Amino acid sequence: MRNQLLTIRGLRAVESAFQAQNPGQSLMARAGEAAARWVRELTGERPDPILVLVGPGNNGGDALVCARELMALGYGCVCVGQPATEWTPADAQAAHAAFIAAGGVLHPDIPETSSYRFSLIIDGLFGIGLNQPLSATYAAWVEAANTLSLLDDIPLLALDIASGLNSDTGLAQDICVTATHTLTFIANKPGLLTADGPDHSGEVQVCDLDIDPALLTLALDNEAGNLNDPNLWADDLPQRALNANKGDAGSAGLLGGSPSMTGALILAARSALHSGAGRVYAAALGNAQSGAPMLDPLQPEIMFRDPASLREAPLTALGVGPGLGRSDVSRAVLASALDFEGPLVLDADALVLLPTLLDAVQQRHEPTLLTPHPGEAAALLCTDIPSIEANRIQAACDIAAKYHATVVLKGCGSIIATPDGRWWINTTGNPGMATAGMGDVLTGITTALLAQGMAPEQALCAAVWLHGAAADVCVESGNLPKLGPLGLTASEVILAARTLLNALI
Ligand SMILES: NC(=O)C1=CN([C@@H]2O[C@H](COP(=O)(O)OP(=O)(O)OC[C@H]3O[C@@H](n4cnc5c(N)ncnc54)[C@H](O)[C@@H]3O)[C@@H](O)[C@H]2O)[C@@H](O)CC1
Ligand SMILES: Nc1ncnc2c1ncn2[C@@H]1O[C@H](COP(=O)(O)OP(=O)(O)O)[C@@H](O)[C@H]1O
Ligand SMILES: [K+]
Repeated sequence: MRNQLLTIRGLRAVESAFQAQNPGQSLMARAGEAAARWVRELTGERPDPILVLVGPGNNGGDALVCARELMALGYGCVCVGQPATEWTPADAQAAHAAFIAAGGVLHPDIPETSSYRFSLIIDGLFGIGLNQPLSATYAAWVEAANTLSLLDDIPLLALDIASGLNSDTGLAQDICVTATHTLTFIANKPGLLTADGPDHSGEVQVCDLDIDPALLTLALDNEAGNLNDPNLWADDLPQRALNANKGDAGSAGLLGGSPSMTGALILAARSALHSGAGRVYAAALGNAQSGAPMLDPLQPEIMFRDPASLREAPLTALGVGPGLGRSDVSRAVLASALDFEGPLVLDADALVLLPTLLDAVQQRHEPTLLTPHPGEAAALLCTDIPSIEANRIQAACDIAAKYHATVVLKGCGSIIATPDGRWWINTTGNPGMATAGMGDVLTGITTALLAQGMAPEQALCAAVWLHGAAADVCVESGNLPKLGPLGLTASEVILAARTLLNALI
């Protein structure tokens, strides 16, 4: 599968370039035929009729080509949609005409289901052209399709993208197809992979329609991102020479852990230790009287310092934020950390305080990495969470540009972005990670990889992938007892991430 993710503008650019190079060739024919092959793979030679929902544009055209192919193979298809009009796009008009000529019938509404037992539903209502809320009729069809799929346990296949889902942002309308499978055309799309996308797309297959890969590079600047994939960074992971000593593996510093939140700091420090840092130093705000730890009894390898002396350690990367708090002291500690002459990871409360230190962070000469969840992202951009979630890629790129930093916007389908507008979507991870302490583990992994010399972009992509993949291993059934999603702990993810990291080097 190609790793490129194209926005709607990027896809339209590729389509135009294809048409210019191949006049008269129909991508719709390729899409519809591919969809029919895919239906056959999924159903085998099942005789039960297939319900095909046909929309007013080219997505509907794809569905009609698919239905015609299936009918020619003896499948019963019950197609539901409006007849073509003069406003129907030309390719789709041709698909309507060919469908009717082949004896197809377009029903104005979904027939009484008591007279049918459908084996499968095809959603060809809307694709990348969706640009308004579903009107009442389409909304009713979508709800009926979702209900049938759920109650009768039959596949609901979305052509290109589930109708009601935004291909760029992954935001689902209130009524949106919940597909069991999506066959997406030309290239994968960000909206399938982030925000509501994974919940509505099911299993995704990309069908490139045999388009010359060179055409994909014509996607406009910043209209293409990539999947975060180990191929991008596995070669850059830290290696140990036979003659290595701990000094070669870098020193990670972690700073945070105000009195009521020392656990966050300890999780980050343990995570850095298990991700290969040669030495790990941790500094908690407060003092012994206020309960600041001077030892982690379960991980005595971690060296505790007070915040003022942490920088005397030979740190090669510093992570600030887990449990930092938002007091004046927290802000002062953060302000002084911004002088750190090495890669700096900022997380949690450090991110909430950062807008008050904008100049200082912008003026840093060494790499800065930010790891916000949507709430922290809203603080960084001085906006609210719905505005962040409305366009997660844009939000991640805006934060990267504003703070001159490499950023991960966490959540389902985490977005990694760089200040020059490049972006990746991470697909590892699962909802078992929605539990306190998980973000601290990511801070620890990232800081450790930086401490061992990885470049910021590669370190962040690797850390985000490992963090999610570790959680995935924990919830997979396999031979091991399942550790989640319910009750998965951040501490368990630390250990699983170590195993994966060592499997990749
Ligand atoms: N153009 C191409 O080269 C290809 C397009 N293909 C298919 O074409 C799709 C895009 O086709 P279109 O651009 O025609 O768009 P859609 O078929 O996604 O949408 C149809 C039209 O309906 C209107 N519309 C949008 N939302 C609506 C709503 N809620 N209620 C009522 N009307 C609404 C819009 O004006 C839109 O143009 C792709 O997703 C893909 O399935 C494929 O055939 C592959 C190649
Ligand atoms: N539904 C989900 N799917 C995938 N990853 C998730 C999901 N929910 C949370 N995560 C991941 O779990 C981590 C939670 O981090 P964060 O919200 O900072 O937690 P905390 O501050 O409690 O440590 C992030 O890396 C996030 O991407
Ligand atoms: K669709």
